[in-house]
Amino acid sequence: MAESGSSGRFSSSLTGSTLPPPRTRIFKIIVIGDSGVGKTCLTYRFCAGKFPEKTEATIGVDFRERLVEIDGEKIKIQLWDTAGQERFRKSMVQHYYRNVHAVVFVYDVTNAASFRSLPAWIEECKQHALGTEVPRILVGNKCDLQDSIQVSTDTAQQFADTHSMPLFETSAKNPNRNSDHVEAIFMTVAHKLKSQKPLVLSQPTTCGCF
Ligand SMILES: Nc1nc2c(ncn2[C@@H]2O[C@H](COP(=O)(O)OP(=O)(O)OP(=O)(O)O)[C@@H](O)[C@H]2O)c(=O)[nH]1
Repeated sequence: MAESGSSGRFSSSLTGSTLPPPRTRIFKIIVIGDSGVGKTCLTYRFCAGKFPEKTEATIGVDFRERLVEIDGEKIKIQLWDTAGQERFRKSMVQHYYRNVHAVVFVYDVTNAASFRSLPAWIEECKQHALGTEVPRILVGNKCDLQDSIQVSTDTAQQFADTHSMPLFETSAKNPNRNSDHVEAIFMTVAHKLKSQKPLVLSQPTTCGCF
């Protein structure tokens, strides 16, 4: 996960001049949904490649990053793992939605209430001027808990179609049982952004909260 070539300078032997390092595009993706649906675990799984042994309610926001390569270009995916609990969100909400490139909505397949909350999360995005022009993805997490499923794939798919979002059902805990969808979720977003967006920014980033 360490970024290579992101610092230091390159020297040109022809001109003797010092060239800036190649730009890395950074895509900011926010992950939102009710408290406990698994946002921290999903972002941790994608960025650290494992399931965290222990999580606590996110306060404000945590950032996680991963450098990926798409069609020969290195792209930094910056995941904003937002707090699901209202009391931990209040002061941060404006920051969540600033310069967002994509939104991942998460519900817990074993918790119908978390699915019923989705319209409110979509509405919050709209209130912060994030409409359908921003790529959005719907994720049903905790599919490893097959005996406790409360939200069927059909119901979720219908909702996803109504809101023109792709649906992924997955498990941060055991992604291989679910065709490694955690990887697919964020790589799908990255592919989509890569083809849509102009160069965004190049900055040495220091965030990362593992
Ligand atoms: N079985 C199972 N448990 C999971 C999965 N993902 C997360 N959990 C558990 O669900 C609980 C909540 O996970 P978090 O990732 O902290 O949830 P969150 O959405 O970030 O919660 P907030 O920070 O409060 O918004 C933890 O006990 C996790 O271990 C999963 O895919 N399968």
